[in-house]
Amino acid sequence: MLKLFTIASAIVYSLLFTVNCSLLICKLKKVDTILRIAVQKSGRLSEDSLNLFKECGIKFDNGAGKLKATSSNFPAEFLFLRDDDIPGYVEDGVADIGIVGQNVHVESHKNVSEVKLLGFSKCRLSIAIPREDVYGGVQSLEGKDIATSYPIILGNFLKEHGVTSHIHEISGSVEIAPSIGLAHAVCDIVSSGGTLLSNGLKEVEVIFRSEAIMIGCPDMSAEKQEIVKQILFRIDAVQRAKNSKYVVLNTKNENIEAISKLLPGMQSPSINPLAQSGWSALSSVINENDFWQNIEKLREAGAEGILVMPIEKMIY
Ligand SMILES: Nc1ncnc2c1ncn2[C@@H]1O[C@H](COP(=O)(O)OP(=O)(O)OP(=O)(O)O)[C@@H](O)[C@H]1O
Ligand SMILES: O=P(O)(O)OC[C@H]1O[C@H](OP(=O)(O)OP(=O)(O)O)[C@H](O)[C@@H]1O
Ligand SMILES: [Mg+2]
Repeated sequence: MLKLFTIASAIVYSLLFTVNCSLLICKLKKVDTILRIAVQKSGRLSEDSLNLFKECGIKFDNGAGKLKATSSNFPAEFLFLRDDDIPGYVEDGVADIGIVGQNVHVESHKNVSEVKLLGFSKCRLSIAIPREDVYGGVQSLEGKDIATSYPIILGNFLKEHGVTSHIHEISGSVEIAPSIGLAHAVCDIVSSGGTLLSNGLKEVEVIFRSEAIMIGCPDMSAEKQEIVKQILFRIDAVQRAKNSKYVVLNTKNENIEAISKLLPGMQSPSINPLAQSGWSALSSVINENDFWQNIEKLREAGAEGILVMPIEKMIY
């Protein structure tokens, strides 16, 4: 009897153990299928990075002071970090993907993959000198002191030109360096040029052009790669829509052929008869630049009552 009881208990225990193990594996698998996305906490990249995911229909709460947020409708978790730390986190796999400027990506020298250029936070990395100084080309920087937060990119540029300068690495407010006697020149980010101007500097060499880039961990699981694919699909649909407009116009039926040639659309324009006989409404999708270039031709071809509307998503 005791033997039977012992055998029965052993079976129950092993069953419980198996169930527990399966539950643990499921839990681990679930964790593994949540993509960790690193974005800048606050700064020049933050708003556009967050909007990118929101426009893709990915919902999350990034309330003040929050450093982590889980999406309520997509298998993703957001980490809000200093931009300089993002490449390292992505290389280590702490985050699966991240958004940084190409300047930070190249400067960081981390082993990450370049997933997609995103088209925002466009800027350049330039060398600037005091406005009153005469610039004699890259060679005139020989032996000079240059302050920068980008010693690797600057070092590579100088090396390519066979110039040896003294690079002083500082982490911010670089443009102040010449006026306090720290350096003869600076190498920093320029966009409008306003910061250089208000610090008495002039831009003399553009050494690097940058925009936001999505970087990824090189050894991501197949499940996570699939989630990244879904995000890229959505980003493409949103970006394509941003460059396009939905156009509706009225015209006499005899003009339809000529106008259709000016509005090729995704396949061809749709044509609907109007209540007024002999007239139709044509609707089509057109690249915004093409629209402005063709507007006069459209009017000459007999287009009237032209409406231009934004498109939210565009999927082929
Ligand atoms: N004036 C600008 N116009 C457009 N893009 C910019 C501009 N300044 C910086 N950027 C881009 O945005 C990125 C982040 O810039 P930001 O000034 O927010 O960085 P940061 O001060 O180093 O932020 P953090 O506190 O996260 O370290 C830069 O690495 C660059 O790619
Ligand atoms: O050419 P501009 O349009 O003036 O932009 C250039 C400035 O923008 C960035 O600084 P930011 O204003 O982001 O401040 P930060 O130095 O605190 O990063 C960058 O470091 C430059 O200083
Ligand atoms: Mg930074």
